[in-house]
Amino acid sequence: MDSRKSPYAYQAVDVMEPNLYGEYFPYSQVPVLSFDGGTTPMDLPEDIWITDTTFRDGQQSMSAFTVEQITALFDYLHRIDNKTGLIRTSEFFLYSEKDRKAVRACMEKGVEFPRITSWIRANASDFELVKEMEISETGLLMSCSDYHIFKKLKMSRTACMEMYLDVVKRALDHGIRPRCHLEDITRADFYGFVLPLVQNIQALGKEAGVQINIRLCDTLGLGVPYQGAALPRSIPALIHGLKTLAGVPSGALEWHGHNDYHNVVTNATTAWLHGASAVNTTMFGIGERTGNCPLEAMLIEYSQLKQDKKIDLTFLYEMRVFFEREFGYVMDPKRPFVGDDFNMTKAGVHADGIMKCEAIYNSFDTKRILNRPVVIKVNQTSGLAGIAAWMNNWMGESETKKISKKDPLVFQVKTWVDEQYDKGRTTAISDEELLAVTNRFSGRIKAVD
Ligand SMILES: CC(C)C(=O)C(=O)O
Repeated sequence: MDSRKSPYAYQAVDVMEPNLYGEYFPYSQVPVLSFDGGTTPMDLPEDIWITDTTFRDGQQSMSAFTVEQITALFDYLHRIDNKTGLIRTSEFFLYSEKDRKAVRACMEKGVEFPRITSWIRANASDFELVKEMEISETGLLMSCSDYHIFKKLKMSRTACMEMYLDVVKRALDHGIRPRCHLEDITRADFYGFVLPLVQNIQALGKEAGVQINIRLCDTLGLGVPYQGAALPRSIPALIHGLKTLAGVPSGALEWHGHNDYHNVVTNATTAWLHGASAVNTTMFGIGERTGNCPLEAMLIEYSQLKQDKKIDLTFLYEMRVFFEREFGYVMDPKRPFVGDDFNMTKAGVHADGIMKCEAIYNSFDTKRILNRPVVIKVNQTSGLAGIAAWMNNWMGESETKKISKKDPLVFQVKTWVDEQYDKGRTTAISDEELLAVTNRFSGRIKAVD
């Protein structure tokens, strides 16, 4: 298409050869982290929130969920949100009859939060579907990097931008608010494609009297949180640029990250801190390849930033049990806030500290906030202190009746534990084994519930 005939105010910068940012993404080597020294101010919006894509990006990486599983998980989102609107939306496919049945079932619950939003292909029948189902906003894919524009879509930037803007117009014509998913933004030419595209989207929205939401998709997890990092990888610069140069307000900016470089949580928090109101998450970080940003992590990040006391994090553990039971999902025991061992200690020196004051080795009251009391396990390093702490944990005795590490019972059990490792054992001692041994020596510990 001849860009001079374009009806849009801002033009993509057409190039003969794709800009694949070979200097940052050499492919034969791991990517290069480059700094140009540019910095942007922090700008945490007053109102920040979380959006959910468990049933879209998350489900893509798992076996298909049943309607019953989706509605049960939706209930967990609602319970955790606890009518605060922190978990503001949840995104659904509308492709199959089953997808639509799940949406209807969740809608019938009649809850305010999370609101239901969709993800569709940009064709007339999908637009009709969104309308029919009375969903006010839908996500639409707009891949932004030359990897996608040249190599996948095989188009020029101008033609591609025109195509996306046409889709925006068609959605608006159908009375639907489009949410533009700028795929692969962290490898895209910001000034040559992203900025003119968003400026034109803003103009179309203004004409229609609608604020169009922009989702910045870090498709391969290449975004970085560091000040001074160069575009297109700098999250502060991307968000600051869209706010100040394209005039997108914070409330219309959403970050969608992936965990390919272990940065997904920090990146999402960086997006909040630099002016995007929304961060997109999935339960336990399920999602393509290394996954999306975990919902549970952002709930805790939010609590740290805003000290909100109303969300109910005690449902996280139940949701995890549901996930394991329903999907055969194996949760890493060390996974923060939800894994079996996240607040578990085996080392005697830690257990000794916990016995004296739990806060020494537990950074907040995980029993009250997450319904996850500190756990003490016994292995070859637990020593007398670790075994005494384990016993006190199981007995649930009052402060005054606590078993000391000098108690002869502790010494007897420790002798038995040492014998196991002398015989070549390598695994931790289970609670059941320890209970049996302790009971054998004393009968003082109550049985497992
Ligand atoms: C498909 C796109 C929108 C996406 O989810 C991503 O870029 O991660």
